[in-house]
Amino acid sequence: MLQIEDLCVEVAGRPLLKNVSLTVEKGETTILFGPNGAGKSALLSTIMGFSNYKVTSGKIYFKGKDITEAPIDERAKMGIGIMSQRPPNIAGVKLRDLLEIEAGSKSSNLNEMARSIDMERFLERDINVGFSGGEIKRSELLQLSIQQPDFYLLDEPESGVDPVNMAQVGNMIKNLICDNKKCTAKDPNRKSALVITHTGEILDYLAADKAYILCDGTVMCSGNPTRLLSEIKTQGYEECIRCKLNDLKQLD
Ligand SMILES: Nc1ncnc2c1ncn2[C@@H]1O[C@H](COP(=O)(O)OP(=O)(O)OP(=O)(O)O)[C@@H](O)[C@H]1O
Repeated sequence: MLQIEDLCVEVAGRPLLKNVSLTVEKGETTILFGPNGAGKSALLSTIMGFSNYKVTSGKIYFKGKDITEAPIDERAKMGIGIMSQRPPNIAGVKLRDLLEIEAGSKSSNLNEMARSIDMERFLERDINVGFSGGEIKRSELLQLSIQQPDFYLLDEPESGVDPVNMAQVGNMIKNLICDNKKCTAKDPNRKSALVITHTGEILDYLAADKAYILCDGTVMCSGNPTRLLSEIKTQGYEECIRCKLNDLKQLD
């Protein structure tokens, strides 16, 4: 579904991602771990095609097509959707206007969808202006519910969400990825996803297939998500870096 080959990316004239290679198969949920500032959000932004992120070499393939130079709208039309960590405030544009554009010709009952996640009263507000952390997450999820992409880029879905709302956010994500059906790991009918998490809370809701650890703009290792998270929690990222230095040995 998504194949990244030897990707190098600069931001503000500074090399940020270095020879990143990873794959996400159809129906696979892949987790991206890594310390603060490692370049995880930059990788998701590059996959989505945000203009601040300049690909200097390497390729991004989606559904078999080279999208390295494709504009954002083309990527969105091909089925990539993103939940950003800090989406911009857009003063003067109401959430309803954006959702109507995203719905396009699809018939969606915006009011009903918004009501189902307690967002109806936000439809007439300017996008993200004054929204709390949890409200931003729900607004992003509402947009994804309308877009219904085939491939989800989720940047720290649990950040800023309280434990009670986490269940709602987690179950919404699960329903989007599983299309409201019960689904299991490696189910080809699932939507695909690349998910950044620090705490791993989202793993309670998603059957994750594999994980990568990104440190200093480079993929250091890959393996079973639960096992890698447990390594990170007990030993930090040092073990992963040591493995990389030891002949790129994988932890799994
Ligand atoms: N548009 C930008 N302009 C300048 N620097 C940027 C930009 N985007 C990212 N960076 C820098 O690139 C580095 C990686 O940022 P990124 O947000 O990708 O990290 P991250 O791994 O997602 O971190 P965190 O876990 O803290 O969210 C940081 O040092 C950040 O300041």
